[in-house]
Amino acid sequence: MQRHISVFADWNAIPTLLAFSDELEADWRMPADYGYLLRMVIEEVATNIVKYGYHDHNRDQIHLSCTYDQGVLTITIRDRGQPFDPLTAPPPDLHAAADQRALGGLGIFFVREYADTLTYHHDPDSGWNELTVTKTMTMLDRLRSLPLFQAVPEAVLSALAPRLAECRLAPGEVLFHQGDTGHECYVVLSGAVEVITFVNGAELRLEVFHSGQIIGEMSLIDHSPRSATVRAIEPSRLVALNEQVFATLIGSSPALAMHMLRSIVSRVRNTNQRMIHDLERKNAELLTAYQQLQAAQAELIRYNRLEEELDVARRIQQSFLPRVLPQPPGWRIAAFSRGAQAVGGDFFDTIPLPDGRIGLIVADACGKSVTAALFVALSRSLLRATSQAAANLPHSTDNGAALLQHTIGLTNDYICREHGEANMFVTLFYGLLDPTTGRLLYANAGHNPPLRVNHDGTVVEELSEGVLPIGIVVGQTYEVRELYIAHGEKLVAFSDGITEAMNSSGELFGDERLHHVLQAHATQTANDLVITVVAAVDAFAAGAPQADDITLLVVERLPTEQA
Ligand SMILES: Nc1ncnc2c1ncn2[C@@H]1O[C@@H]2COP(=O)(O)O[C@H]2[C@H]1O
Repeated sequence: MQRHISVFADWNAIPTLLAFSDELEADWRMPADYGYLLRMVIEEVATNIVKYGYHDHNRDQIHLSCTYDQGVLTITIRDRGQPFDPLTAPPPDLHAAADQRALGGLGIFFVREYADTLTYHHDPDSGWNELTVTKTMTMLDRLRSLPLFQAVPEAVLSALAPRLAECRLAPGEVLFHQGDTGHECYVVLSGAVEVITFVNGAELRLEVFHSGQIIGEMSLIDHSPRSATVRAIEPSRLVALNEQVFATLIGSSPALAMHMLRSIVSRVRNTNQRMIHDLERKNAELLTAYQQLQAAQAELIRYNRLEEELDVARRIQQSFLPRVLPQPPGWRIAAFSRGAQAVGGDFFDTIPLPDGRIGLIVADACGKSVTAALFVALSRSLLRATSQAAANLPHSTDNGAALLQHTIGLTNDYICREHGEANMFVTLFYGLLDPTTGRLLYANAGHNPPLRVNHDGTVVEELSEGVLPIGIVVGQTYEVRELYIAHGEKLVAFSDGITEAMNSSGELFGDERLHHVLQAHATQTANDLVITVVAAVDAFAAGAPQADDITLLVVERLPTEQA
């Protein structure tokens, strides 16, 4: 510990320096006789400097610095006044009458008597005077200065003190380990030591002991091994008391015994409190953990139930897809649909009509999962029902366009009117194929344009995208277009999940790659081509999660020689 003050060397300096010394005494908790020495140095040395050190024109500063470390007080006073070596001052004539004595001599005499060392140095070049006074505590001084020993009779303390040894610890140094046999207890003179124990291999600090506290007394009292490890956390000095000294001290001072009892009782109370607190905290943690477990279990049950329900929904949805696709002579039809989630919003359908024509549907309901799936069920049923009803109309046999318009129009109006609030819509490609002629009438309600691919795999036509999806505007009309699929050609209808499939770099599969695959596998049958395209999309995504449902329908008209 070190402090410093500089003051102007006039009479105001003395009270300022004395106030500084009071502050130090309190802050450093110095024994009273150290404070006394400091005050004496200020009163005698500083007063001499103010009084005799200067002619009024050259007054300067007085610098006082003090260090107090490991029981040694060092006081240094520096000034640039007249040199005055207190060591050369003649001793006062203690027998002379008070009015005959030289002024100031007595105070300096006491300082010299009281201090352990006193050195003076004058530097003629710079003019600095430096007086250093030190005082080192004896063991007796130190014990006396501790409140713990205040009630121990002076005779006992003086008899014991010279037999006591001091031990020093560097920070981190262990005084003793838990489990050691203990023959001594210790009084902390300066610094700080911690008491630690181990819980599940981890250190737990029980207490920190400072100057004036006694440690390691438990083993002396009950002769059991050390209950904890003691380790220094600062440079520390301790005095060791063996069993005999400890017994003498306790025997000589009921107040000391009571003090120790009090500290042990308070330790028991603290331990109880801590145990209760720990138990309460652990109980609360257990309760919270139990509640979280219950909530997680409930969630798991709910999740499993949902999974089961979703599985049922998935199976129902799969059952909506035609199990066997119509294969009219000279034609091959193949399709595939895979949801991104358990249930999806894409679907395809093939509807054989009584006159031999076949309705071909690829659709994509907006949204995903259960909402989309419910909408798929509704749209698909409506399209099936209206298609079959329209096909039975007398005029419909020769008028495919009317059938298509009627079917899509009715479905659209029904969804708009009955489910408008759901804000759902479905993109739909609906083709009506006459397998005998290869004529395809179709309407497209906002779906990806299907592709007409010739025998060498070239995309020769992108079918019209058409107008709005169904479910948006009541009364919307859907234009019906016509094309012929020649021998060796294919019609490829698909959902945007194919072209918008994404790899982990965020790249899309895209139209170009699809066209390329179709071309590269021009000779494949409808069925193989479906498998090839899906495999190409999966290879491109390379494990990136499927973001959207994918659906593909390939209608192939066999070359004449095979038809
Ligand atoms: N819970 C505690 N709180 C404070 N000090 C303790 C505690 N437990 C042990 N000690 C002190 O740590 C010392 C370890 O050695 P002893 O058992 O001899 O004596 C012990 C006491 O002085």
